[in-house]
Amino acid sequence: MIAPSIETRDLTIRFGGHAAVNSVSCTFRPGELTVIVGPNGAGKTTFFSLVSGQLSPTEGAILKDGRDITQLSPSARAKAGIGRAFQLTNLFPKLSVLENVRLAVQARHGVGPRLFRPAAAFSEISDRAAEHLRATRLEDVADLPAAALPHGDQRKLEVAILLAMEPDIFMFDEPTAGMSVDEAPVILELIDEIRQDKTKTVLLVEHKMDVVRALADRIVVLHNGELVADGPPEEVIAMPIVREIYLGIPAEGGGA
Ligand SMILES: Nc1ncnc2c1ncn2[C@@H]1O[C@H](COP(=O)(O)OP(=O)(O)OP(=O)(O)O)[C@@H](O)[C@H]1O
Repeated sequence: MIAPSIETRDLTIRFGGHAAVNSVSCTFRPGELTVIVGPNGAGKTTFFSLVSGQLSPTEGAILKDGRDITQLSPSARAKAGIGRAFQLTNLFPKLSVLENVRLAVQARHGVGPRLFRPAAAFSEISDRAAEHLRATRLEDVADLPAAALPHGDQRKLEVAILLAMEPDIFMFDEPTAGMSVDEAPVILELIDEIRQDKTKTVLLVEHKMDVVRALADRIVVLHNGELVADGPPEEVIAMPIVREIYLGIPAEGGGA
């Protein structure tokens, strides 16, 4: 079996006395798209923040490719290949769409050995940025300031920035939230493309069941901070506990 790219061991965070994520042990592997589901307040976003480093656990550990990264800062984790799409918080609003993506490409590749041939480096960076804009269908708005984009295009820009950072772990938190019906497919197709790259691990928090069904190789269910189910989509969706707590369908037979 392929070695896990991300592993959490007894991952726990308490706010006051409340465990928002409670002893979650889970492994994620390259070539696999896992959707994390659960009711509001289940701990999904908190779990993401623990993995990407915005929050530090009260207990437990996070490993990337077998290395303990629990103490690493968010930026060190990003350098280590953990890429999280942030809901609009890492855009430079006054810079153009293209500049936003160029900066991400530059941050990923640095200047390094190219320092002495800036013209070549410049065009290479621009080419890559243009490629990410094409992939996210943002070429036509490349020269607009990020702040001028409608919400759906800003969300696409986040994805373009994430692509530019070339992570090996992609984390998306409700990537199509607030998008119109004709905008969402572009993002979902892109996520599907990333999923097909067997070197990438994709984690997705999603509420919409049609999206979950379309993309998930595996579903992890969180409830009250605990991992209550983990498996192939059809199996997990059929589990009575999942139908009850996530879909709101009472378990048959008058049981719990
Ligand atoms: N910084 C914080 N301080 C205190 N409590 C927090 C903090 N962040 C999250 N929580 C609590 O932790 C629990 C899990 O929240 P979280 O946002 O991770 O849930 P979620 O599954 O992502 O929910 P949603 O689907 O609504 O986004 C909630 O009870 C929330 O109130």
